[in-house]
Amino acid sequence: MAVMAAESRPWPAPTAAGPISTTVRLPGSKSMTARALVLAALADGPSVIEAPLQARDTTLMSAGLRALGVAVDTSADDRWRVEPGPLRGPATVDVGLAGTIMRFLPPLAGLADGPVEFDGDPHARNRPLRPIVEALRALGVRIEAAPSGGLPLTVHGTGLVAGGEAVVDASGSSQFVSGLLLSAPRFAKGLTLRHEGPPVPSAPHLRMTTHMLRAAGATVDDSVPETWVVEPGALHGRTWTIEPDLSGALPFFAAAMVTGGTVTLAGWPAQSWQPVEQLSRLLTALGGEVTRTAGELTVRGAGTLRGITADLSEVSEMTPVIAALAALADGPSELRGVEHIRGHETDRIAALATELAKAGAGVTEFPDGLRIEPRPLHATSFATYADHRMAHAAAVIGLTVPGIELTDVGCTSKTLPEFPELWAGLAARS
Ligand SMILES: O=C(O)C1=C[C@@H](OP(=O)(O)O)[C@@H](O)[C@H](O)C1
Ligand SMILES: C=C(OP(=O)(O)O)C(=O)O
Repeated sequence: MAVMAAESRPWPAPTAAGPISTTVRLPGSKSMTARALVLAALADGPSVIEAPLQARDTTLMSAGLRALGVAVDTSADDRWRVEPGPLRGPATVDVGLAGTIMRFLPPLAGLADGPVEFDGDPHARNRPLRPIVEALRALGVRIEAAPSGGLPLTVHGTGLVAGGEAVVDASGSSQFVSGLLLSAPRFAKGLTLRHEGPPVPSAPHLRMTTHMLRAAGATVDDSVPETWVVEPGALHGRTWTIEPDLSGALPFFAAAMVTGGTVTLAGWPAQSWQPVEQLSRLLTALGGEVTRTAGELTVRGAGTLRGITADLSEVSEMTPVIAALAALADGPSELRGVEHIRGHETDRIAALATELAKAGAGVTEFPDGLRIEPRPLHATSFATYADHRMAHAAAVIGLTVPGIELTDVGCTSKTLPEFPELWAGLAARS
């Protein structure tokens, strides 16, 4: 599997001949796999991760943990084994372009006995990191960071993090909070973390963090808004079963929406820690029908899409594909509340504004989102900016607009290396 950022791979998006109706099986959630790996690495015994995501972000996370002394056996595709060991430096961690690695591993590196260097893809150096670095410093960790406050950085681990109280402005990314909370049970005094600043995005990802911490045996109090208290204590090894990735499934559901077909995601759990309610509401507002039956999540498209006005802050990583649907709707849409996605894999607001306009849509850019006026779309070279979800957006538009060529489909390896083949197979089901 390619872990290096793959070479640019131009790709003509396949068009659909008619409604796409099929069932898809997709790999595990990136976010759950990342959390399971970190919690397993910090546990007091071995863990098993069933149905993990095998993609660049999680492969690099495994490699980073191995460099720190954790035995991560990924040889069996759907059953990884993690055997924690004393965390050690010196070590080097390649974060790729993964927010989860650059925000989840520095707190853990503070617990290592020696220096741990972090760097990643060129654009990773532009992603915000300062708030978590400053919070870690306040908790007793010595860190040398670039003048920007971010990568490249070195965490000078001493084997012990004092912990205690810290304040963070997590308006730029919920991952600042998640990263600190995940390692906090192992801090000598635990952690009392308070957010100060504009609202924290991606609330469902914070709930996933506190849920998984508790499942590993941690005591977490999140009853006071914007404050999290994690008691010091052991984390236990366990078996984690990873849910299929809902954000990764979105382009496949979108295929049903734009072609008037039906796409079913197999293996969907009865109770999920991903934002399935929020996604259902959005797709329903756009004109789709979402149903859940035992073990399945199904989206049915009506063939026409309605424009929407929506605050996407809770599901911000879904913005590119929702924007693609908006560009194909029968009326204008306004997608707001996602200023922080300018710090995602690329500045997603600027990238979407440029590429959707190139394809013929009317687009107005706001600091925190986009207004999209659908117009007849046409063939174009759609730049993907090393961003998997820009590639997904282009592929969705390409189903109904002939001649959409992605400048690079290789970037989909971040979360789904098999995307090009799965997508071609999907289009062939029309
Ligand atoms: O914790 C996580 O696993 C994630 C949190 C979110 O980050 P932001 O809060 O930075 O958007 C999300 O967009 C990202 O894809 C994954
Ligand atoms: C924002 C995303 O990723 P990351 O975990 O790298 O922040 C994403 O996957 O859309």
